[in-house]
Amino acid sequence: MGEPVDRPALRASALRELLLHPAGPLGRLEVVERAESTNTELAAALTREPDAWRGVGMVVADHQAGGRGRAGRSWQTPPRAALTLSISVWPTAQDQRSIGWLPLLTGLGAVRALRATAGVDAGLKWPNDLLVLGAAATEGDALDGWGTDRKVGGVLSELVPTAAGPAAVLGIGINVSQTADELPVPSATSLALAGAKDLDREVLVVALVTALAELKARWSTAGGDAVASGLADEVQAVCRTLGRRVRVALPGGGELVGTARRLDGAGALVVRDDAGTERTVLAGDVLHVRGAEPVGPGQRP
Ligand SMILES: Nc1ncnc2c1ncn2[C@@H]1O[C@H](COP(=O)(O)OP(=O)(O)OP(=O)(O)O)[C@@H](O)[C@H]1O
Ligand SMILES: O=C(O)CCCC[C@@H]1SC[C@@H]2NC(=O)N[C@@H]21
Repeated sequence: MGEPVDRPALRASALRELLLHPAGPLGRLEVVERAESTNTELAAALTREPDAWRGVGMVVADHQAGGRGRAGRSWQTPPRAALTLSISVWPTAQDQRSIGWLPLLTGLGAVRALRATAGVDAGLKWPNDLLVLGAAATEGDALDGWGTDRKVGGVLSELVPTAAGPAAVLGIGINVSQTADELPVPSATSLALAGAKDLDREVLVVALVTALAELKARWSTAGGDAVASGLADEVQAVCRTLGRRVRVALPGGGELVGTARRLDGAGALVVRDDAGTERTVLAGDVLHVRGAEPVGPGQRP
């Protein structure tokens, strides 16, 4: 390991000033020094006192000690080196029918914020990964079977039943200033490693919340219809999974190998298998998505 890195604490007062004023995007903001998981913490707060969290709420942690990913996997970040936050929204009954788009739209907001503030070329890996494109020198040290893209963050979207109806908790983790030896997996990267050395986490938080507020407004105007709002196309445009040969691990040990073609109206992934049959997979039913090498010229799509 290298020398310990001295990292600035999040400036809670700056965040409150920028995000919590009457015309601001948030109704409630908690900045905490340490959380096990901001998703768990926000879900508990929503359950405890839903009325105090009406509108859009956010918990952001300077240090997250027990971050969670999908399917019980862990999300690990050193103190103050990453952005670890969760945002709560209250989906309408109509929104709940297209709930599969929530993590994808959250990812789209994150991609926009990364491009605007870190100047990196960012994209999504369906269903929940944030990538920096071309971050690896060779395919061998990138995400498995994924060209030279590396993972810089992820989204964990959870529905929380409360006395005031279901709330959605959208957790976002972004590696900001980690050095290479502070990353838990070799296929990961941080914004600093990708070239954005002096990025303030506050700047990134504000860009992220602003991008999400804009997407939420468009979503609501279109009655929660991702296709009619044009947001489905915008997600697909940044989704690096489409057009790629993938190996999708399913619960129970099954596997689907084929070419990712598009996202359907519910945000599910449509894969054409090597027999030419299209199969649709929901994010909640997928354990992992990995790149798959072409199986041979005769079998390519
Ligand atoms: N700070 C981090 N940066 C990058 N990757 C991380 C970090 N912390 C944990 N991980 C990796 O991310 C995984 C959690 O992400 P997730 O649950 O999305 O799995 P995944 O391997 O990315 O699967 P999928 O392909 O389905 O997205 C962990 O198992 C670990 O490998
Ligand atoms: O890649 C993934 O699986 C998603 C990782 C999501 C991590 C974020 S960090 C903030 C929020 N709190 C958590 O415990 N997880 C999410």
